[in-house]
Amino acid sequence: MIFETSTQVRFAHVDPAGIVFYPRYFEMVNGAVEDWFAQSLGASFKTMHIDGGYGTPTVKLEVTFLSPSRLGDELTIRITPRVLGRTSCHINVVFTGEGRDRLNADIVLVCMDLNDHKARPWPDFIREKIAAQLVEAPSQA
Ligand SMILES: CC(C)(COP(=O)(O)OP(=O)(O)OC[C@H]1O[C@@H](n2cnc3c(N)ncnc32)[C@H](O)[C@@H]1OP(=O)(O)O)[C@@H](O)C(=O)NCCC(=O)NCCSC(=O)c1ccc(O)cc1
Repeated sequence: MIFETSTQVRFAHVDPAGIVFYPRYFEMVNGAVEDWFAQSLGASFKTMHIDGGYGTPTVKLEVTFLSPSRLGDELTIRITPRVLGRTSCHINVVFTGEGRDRLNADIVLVCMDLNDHKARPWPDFIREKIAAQLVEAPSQA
């Protein structure tokens, strides 16, 4: 299952060239992951970090920037979970606007215990939700 959310390119996102300054995309990616957890996995970041004592740091982030985004653009962000490990989860994130892909990111998140900062297995209720949403990556051949 593909989770979908959206964002708008705001004044603070763009550089003097008029296009999104790439670090701002990383914040948008994190915002989309936050929406995915809250709206689709049943665990807001407040529930996870403050109440549950676990975080979801990114350990790998591979991004291809496909076309620029400009002030005022409405972007659709799609998250597809690809692989669920014991403590990790591989997701694919695509930003699209007006039928044009802007960014494609392959990301590995890890469930981490905030007390000892070590990886720990996903809580069962999150694991079950992610497992039900997994979509195999298309074959490269
Ligand atoms: C997350 C870690 C504590 C995990 O370390 P360990 O406890 O030693 O665990 P491991 O090394 O065994 O790795 C755990 C899993 O991650 C996987 N892993 C670790 N590194 C990688 C890479 N590079 N690629 C793929 N998979 C990886 C590993 O295979 C394990 O997978 P499972 O088999 O599914 O269990 C440690 O890797 C770490 O601290 N890394 C730095 C993380 C970091 O600083 N990231 C940038 C900032 S985090 C951030 O911005 C953020 C965003 C959003 C938030 O909500 C919170 C934080």
